[in-house]
Amino acid sequence: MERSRVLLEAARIIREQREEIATLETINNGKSIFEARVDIDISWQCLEYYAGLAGSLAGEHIQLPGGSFGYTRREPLGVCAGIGAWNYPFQVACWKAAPALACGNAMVFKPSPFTPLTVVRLAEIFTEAGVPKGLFNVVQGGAATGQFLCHHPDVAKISFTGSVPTGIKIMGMAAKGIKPVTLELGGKSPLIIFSDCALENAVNGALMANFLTQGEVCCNGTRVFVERKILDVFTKEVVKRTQKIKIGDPLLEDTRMGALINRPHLDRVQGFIKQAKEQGAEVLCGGDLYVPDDPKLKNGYYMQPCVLGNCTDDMTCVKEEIFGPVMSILPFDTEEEVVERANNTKFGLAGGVFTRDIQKAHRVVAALKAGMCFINNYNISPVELPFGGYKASGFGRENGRAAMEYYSQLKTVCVEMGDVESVF
Ligand SMILES: NC(=O)C1=CN([C@@H]2O[C@H](COP(=O)(O)OP(=O)(O)OC[C@H]3O[C@@H](n4cnc5c(N)ncnc54)[C@H](O)[C@@H]3O)[C@@H](O)[C@H]2O)C=CC1
Repeated sequence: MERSRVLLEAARIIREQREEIATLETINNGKSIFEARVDIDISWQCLEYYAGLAGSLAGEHIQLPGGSFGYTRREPLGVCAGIGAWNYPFQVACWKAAPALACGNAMVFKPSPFTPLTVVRLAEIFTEAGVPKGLFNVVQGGAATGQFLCHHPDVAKISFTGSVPTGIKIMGMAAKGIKPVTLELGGKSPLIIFSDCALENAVNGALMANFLTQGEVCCNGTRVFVERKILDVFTKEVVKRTQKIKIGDPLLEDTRMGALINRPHLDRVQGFIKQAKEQGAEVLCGGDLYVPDDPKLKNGYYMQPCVLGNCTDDMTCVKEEIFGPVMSILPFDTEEEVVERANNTKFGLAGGVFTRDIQKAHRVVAALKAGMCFINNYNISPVELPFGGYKASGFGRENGRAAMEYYSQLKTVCVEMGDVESVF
């Protein structure tokens, strides 16, 4: 309950300073202030949720013959290392810190060197809220600092969010110390639109699945499979809506798409579009750099959100994670076919289906090999629901009750109520 009170106080301070933290996050990452506010809301909700669970940590009591019994205790792991990505800096730190602290651990958090700011604010807030000194720590740095944390003998667990290649290295380092890891890696998730969907919701869902945070979202539904019967009407509407997205200064109220994280990443995303064209995809809209009218923004890393048509499953833009505002549209004819194609990927983070047929919706998500599935919506992140991947998208879960298991360990105590019967 003591941990719970401190987490609730931290949540209260974040709510109170919402605007200031959201502004800092926009400066940190380049996403629109509109979205940064949503991230900050999800962050304090996460602290409140784990505050609620902190007092519920408990074991089991198991009866044994002759009045003997056993019981289990949920104990903290110790010092947990959190290594974060640059796309959701404050939120990722809260998703890791809240369950870690609720379970009684300490955390050393390393943000991405591209977004060092807001997690420092989080550490200050924790201190103001009454978190004991040294329990939540921030270290800045890049790969070398991350490696140091993973190898450190006092670190008991590593929770990582980032790319698959780094995830592989983290798991290798953790293996040397037999440390548990949670890996939240990339994705190339399918979004399946059946012809019996509510079209406007499906269009909204496809935009939500692709263009939040400039498309730099691990669970994005970037392979949009559309039943051929509605391909034209769906595509037309998606293109129309995509062209209306307001790009520009992320601190302006009406901006809905800010700047990508850095120049190399922007170049990389542009490279994927160029390659898509070479491989036969058609750019239906966007894809070019965007230069805002405001002269002070002319060197910003802005681009126009892009919709690709005429895509096939073997194209690089359909197989690889682009991590930018690029949607690929792929027609399909039957449920059986689309499920097979949707699962034909090394990733398995998320998936979505739009249909009014409830049996079909449940049947399809049951068949999807992905950790986070949506029916008739996409990319909402209620903290009550566990989140994490299958296959190369990683393992372990963040959020929900499930995360408590990944930040605690089980001790079993066996209690003898009779005499010891020795076999010797
Ligand atoms: N699943 C997700 O939420 C995210 C996925 N990504 C993917 O990763 C790609 C590159 O983004 P980056 O930020 O460069 O990801 P990254 O995987 O290189 O970096 C993520 C974090 O790991 C740290 N790190 C890097 N190398 C390390 C090492 N050897 N040992 C320990 N820590 C290390 C970084 O400093 C950063 O804090 C993106 O294009 C995207 O595909 C990026 C951000 C989030």
